Amino acid sequence: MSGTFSSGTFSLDDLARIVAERAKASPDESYTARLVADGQGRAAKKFGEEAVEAVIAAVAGDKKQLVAEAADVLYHLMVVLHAGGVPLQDVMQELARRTAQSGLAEKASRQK
Ligand SMILES: N=c1c2ncn([C@@H]3O[C@H](COP(=O)(O)OP(=O)(O)OP(=O)(O)O)[C@@H](O)[C@H]3O)c2ncn1[C@@H]1O[C@H](COP(=O)(O)O)[C@@H](O)[C@H]1O
Repeated sequence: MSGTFSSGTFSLDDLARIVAERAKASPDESYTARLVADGQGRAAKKFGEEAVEAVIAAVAGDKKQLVAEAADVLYHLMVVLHAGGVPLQDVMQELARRTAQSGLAEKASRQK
């Protein structure tokens, strides 16, 4: 199993590693393995459902619920990335590349 992490040091890298490890387990003993076995469509649908639940919590101003739903969103995103063969590192690289420009400047460059 994945073991216990302290909340102060737990990172998305840790979560991605846990997902990759648990995806290899039996679907009878792992929710992650079950989602991966069911295919990318099911994992992506769960990700979408959790995102909508996070939106509802955010709009309601329910911080505690938003924390729980955001955790569900990040976990299911890690499963979708794993099932799609996309390393988290590729997403972080894309985010790092975007730090060179503000979001508004990027938006303006597309509207010329
Ligand atoms: N972070 C999570 C995590 N967050 C949410 N979930 C599961 O995601 C599901 C959320 O779906 P819902 O709320 O819709 O509940 P549900 O109706 O039971 O879901 P479905 O039957 O529709 O799939 C629940 O079953 C949660 O337990 C998670 N399952 C696993 N992890 C991590 O993955 C690790 C390995 O888990 P296993 O793969 O199960 O060993 C865990 O130790 C955690 O670190």
